[in-house]
Amino acid sequence: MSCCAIVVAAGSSRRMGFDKLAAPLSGVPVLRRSVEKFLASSAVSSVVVVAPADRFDELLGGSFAKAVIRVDGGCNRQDSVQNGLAAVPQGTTVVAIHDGARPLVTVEAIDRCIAAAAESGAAALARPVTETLKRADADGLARESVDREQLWFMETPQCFQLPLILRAYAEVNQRQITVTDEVSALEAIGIPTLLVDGRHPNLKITHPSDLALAAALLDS
Ligand SMILES: Nc1ccn([C@@H]2O[C@H](COP(=O)(O)OP(=O)(O)OP(=O)(O)O)[C@@H](O)[C@H]2O)c(=O)n1
Ligand SMILES: C[C@](O)(CO)[C@H](O)COP(=O)(O)O
Repeated sequence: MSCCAIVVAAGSSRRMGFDKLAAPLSGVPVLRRSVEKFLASSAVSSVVVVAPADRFDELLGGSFAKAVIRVDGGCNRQDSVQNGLAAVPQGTTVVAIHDGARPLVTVEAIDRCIAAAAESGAAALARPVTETLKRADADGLARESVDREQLWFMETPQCFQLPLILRAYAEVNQRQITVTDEVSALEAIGIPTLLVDGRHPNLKITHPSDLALAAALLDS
């Protein structure tokens, strides 16, 4: 098994208001923390970082113990992911696709997810929903409860045997489907993905308050 991690980091941080990937988290930029987790994983042979050159140079400058490739991003996350897929090294059999904005992921969870995908074809970090869910109308009035049994919050990495994810995105592109994660692409070809409980906070840095929460979790 040869696994390449694809870290997508070409977004515009609109909801944050400034470059969230450059934001320091206990002194280390968010993106560097994310990439370093995959460099530390013994299951990962190479890393593709999907990011603008200036962001890459500023946040990840220096030498690496593994092959690290940079490619430009696309107009949306799924385009960036596909740019990353197009750049994986020859011989890659499994890819681990991760949001650069998720710096708290653990190497242990990464390794469990990659191993599960190597065996079953598709696996993704997620966490079971533990709160009560409501569907509200446009005015914010709760109208109905949503059964939370068997519901999960999707995280990353999302890991796949390479031919599977390539076939999934070919279908997505052919049918012009918009997806917000790779598991949705697998659904487009009727392939289920094993959900792997990461067992550790793995929040996506999205809004300013997420930085303070992530820092507190780091220090806990
Ligand atoms: N065109 C895009 C959009 C997003 N991403 C990456 O996908 C991850 C998850 O996306 P999100 O949290 O939505 O980041 P942004 O798109 O930057 O956030 P916003 O929607 O607030 O602009 C991030 O690491 C982001 O950099 C990307 O590589 N290319
Ligand atoms: C991929 C993801 O992090 C899984 O929850 C999420 O779909 C990314 O959504 P975003 O709107 O691109 O942040």
